Amino acid sequence: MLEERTGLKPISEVAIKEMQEKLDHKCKPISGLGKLEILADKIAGIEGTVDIKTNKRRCLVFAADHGVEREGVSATPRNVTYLQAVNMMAGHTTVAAIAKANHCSVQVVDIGIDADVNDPKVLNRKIRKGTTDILKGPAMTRGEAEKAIQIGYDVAQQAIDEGNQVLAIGELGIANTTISSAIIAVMLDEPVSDVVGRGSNISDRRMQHKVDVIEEAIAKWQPNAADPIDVLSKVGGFEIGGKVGAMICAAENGVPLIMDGFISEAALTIAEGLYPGISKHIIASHASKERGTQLVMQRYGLNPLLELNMAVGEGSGAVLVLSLIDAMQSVLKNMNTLEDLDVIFTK
Ligand SMILES: O=C(O)c1ccc[n+]([C@@H]2O[C@H](COP(=O)([O-])O)[C@@H](O)[C@H]2O)c1
Ligand SMILES: Cc1cc2nc[nH]c2cc1C
Repeated sequence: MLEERTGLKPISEVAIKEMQEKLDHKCKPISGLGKLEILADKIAGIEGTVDIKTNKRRCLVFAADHGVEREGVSATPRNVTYLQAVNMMAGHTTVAAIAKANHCSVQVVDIGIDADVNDPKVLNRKIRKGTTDILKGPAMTRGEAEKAIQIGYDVAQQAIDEGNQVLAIGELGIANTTISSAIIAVMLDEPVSDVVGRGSNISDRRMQHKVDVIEEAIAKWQPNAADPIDVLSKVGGFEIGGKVGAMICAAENGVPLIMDGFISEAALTIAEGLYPGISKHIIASHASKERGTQLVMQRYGLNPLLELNMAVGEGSGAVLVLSLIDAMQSVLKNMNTLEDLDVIFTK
């Protein structure tokens, strides 16, 4: 499936330049809107036009369970993945609440929840009920890893076909900060202890155990960083594959995709391995509290818009950025120019 891809839509340097010129003429100091200007430039480059379209948006939340949860690496019980998936579609989770404030639809995709999900609002794309415990075997087969990417791609394509102009991605998956740490450590060739964080709030003792589990799994299965599908299959998760597919689809379609926190960062390392430079198509929303965040951002030249010390996941940070995009649309529509006011700068 990956061999059939048509390639990412090129970033339009012309549209970026036009957007920056437009912003430079607005009645404000040059670059006065800082990172917000870079955000508008980036969207223009991705969409290939200065007339950016961002009104209709959807957050895709990939939900799956993890065998490694059985190793005691999380503070949170396994069934929270299932409970929050249903709760999310009922509108009551963090991402559901923030998405509502930002006029964004939310779609939970069951790509591997360890439960029979009998909620018709949750999209059923289950591969199986959770991955294999990475201390006992590779997380999934290579075929399952490719299937997860294909599912994410297809769900994103459907969202785009339904008219969504911006995508956000989030996830649910108890213990997925463990596998995200494993992926990031392998893909960036960094020590596990420099990447691992507290996830959904673990103690110092459990944090050391989390490091030990990841190091043991990497030593056992020897995931090959030069082969990102190998890494995803040996120490990954279904929801991470889904996110990778959504990233590829958005980048091919010229649709801006806003990534969320640490789990999206792990997906990005896989997507970058498959398509070097895909980060140019992706908006980094916030700097997750997890330790490896800065390593990922630096590696791909990303600069997250928000620093809020958040560690919820779900896509909560990604949908917050929609309010910044709306602010920039209002700037573009309502502000007049330096020329209108006869202001001339002498530097
Ligand atoms: O996205 C993040 O940066 C993030 C950081 C910490 C926790 N989470 C969320 O919490 C869950 C994973 O935490 P844990 O401790 O079970 O690995 C999972 O459902 C994530 O959505 C997410
Ligand atoms: C309550 C709760 C909600 C979550 N959403 C994503 N991960 C989560 C972890 C917990 C513990």
